[in-house]
Amino acid sequence: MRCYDLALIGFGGVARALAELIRDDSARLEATLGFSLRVVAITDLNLGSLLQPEGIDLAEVLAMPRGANFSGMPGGDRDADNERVIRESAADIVVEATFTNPATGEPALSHVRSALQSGKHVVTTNKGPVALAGAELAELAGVHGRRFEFEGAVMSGTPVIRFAQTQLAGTRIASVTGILNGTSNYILGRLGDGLALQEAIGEAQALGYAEADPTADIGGSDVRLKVAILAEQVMGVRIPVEQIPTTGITEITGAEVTAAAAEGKRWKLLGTVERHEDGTVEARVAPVALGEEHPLAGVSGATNAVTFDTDLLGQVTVSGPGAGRVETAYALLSDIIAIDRAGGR
Ligand SMILES: NC(=O)C1=CN([C@@H]2O[C@H](COP(=O)(O)OP(=O)(O)OC[C@H]3O[C@@H](n4cnc5c(N)ncnc54)[C@H](O)[C@@H]3O)[C@@H](O)[C@H]2O)C=CC1
Ligand SMILES: N[C@@H](CC=O)C(=O)O
Repeated sequence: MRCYDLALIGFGGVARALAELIRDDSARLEATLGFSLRVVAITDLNLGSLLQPEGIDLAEVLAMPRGANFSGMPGGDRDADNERVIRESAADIVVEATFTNPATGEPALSHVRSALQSGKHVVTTNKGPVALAGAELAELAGVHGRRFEFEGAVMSGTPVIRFAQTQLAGTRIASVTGILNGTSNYILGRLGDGLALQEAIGEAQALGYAEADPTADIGGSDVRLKVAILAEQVMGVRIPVEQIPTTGITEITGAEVTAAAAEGKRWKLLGTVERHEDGTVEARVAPVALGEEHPLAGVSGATNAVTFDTDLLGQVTVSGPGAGRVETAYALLSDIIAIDRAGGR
């Protein structure tokens, strides 16, 4: 049976959910997918580095108490020496799941470059490298004969990027518009339930939806990255993120959400990319009060949805989880499956 060795860079909610899946469900995964997964390295700011080429006992690391770190374990170190681990571990696939940095993409961007340069495939849920340097990284992967996969960068585990690239490949897509941030959609709903903004943010954090800095969610910069990714990956147009006008939901009050509902409207934070008839492409992020008849008006909680306006099919809408630890871990698994189906190692 094929076995892929993984190095996990960042061991927070999403990477832990992937580790739990491997710990708990490997027999089913092996039977259905035809390959097994083994974690041989982990690094995290809070835990340090752990390199065990024969395979890490995931039950042991997942049970480590809060505040513990890898020093004292065989192959363990107090420092998160990401670069060394990426280059020196014998991993086939580097799983990049550190914080998204919407301004520079770093340090994740460097992690991805190092991994590809050292001959490893990369799967990531980190939006920064994909939005800011997607084309460069895809080229680098090609040069090294490796794959750079990032399905979870948009709509978490809901397969939207690969769906558009494969299933809509023969259509012309005139626009893409969607609810692309689970946290802000969840918060808008909770404001309508009477919660204060800070309480709603706290809930979204506890549920694993929010970014490490939730201002990226409510301020719109997270959606802006996703819009840039969809523009490039689905419509073939690179739009620098700083050129995408962006307004978040910070100015929307609970009273406004309630007043809109009384008129049959729902506030939604929408990300849009549109190709105009003259060929120019425009992107934006802004809250919109949608009428009840709009297909995206009923999308609630951390659910996301995106509508592709195509020439041959008309509107095609994909809806599903837009955030969540387990849901996003599934995106990483789907990327690993894509690597395997493309020939693996
Ligand atoms: N949670 C979700 O629903 C989704 C998350 N994502 C993205 O996935 C990534 C991971 O998300 P979560 O696991 O929820 O975040 P998290 O905040 O729970 O975990 C991130 C982990 O990375 C570690 N880390 C940060 N910088 C590091 C560095 N320089 N070196 C080593 N470790 C570092 C942190 O200590 C933390 O444990 C983020 O980029 C996020 O934007 C994408 C889609 C959905
Ligand atoms: N914080 C993001 C997570 C996924 O990208 C969100 O809430 O959508």
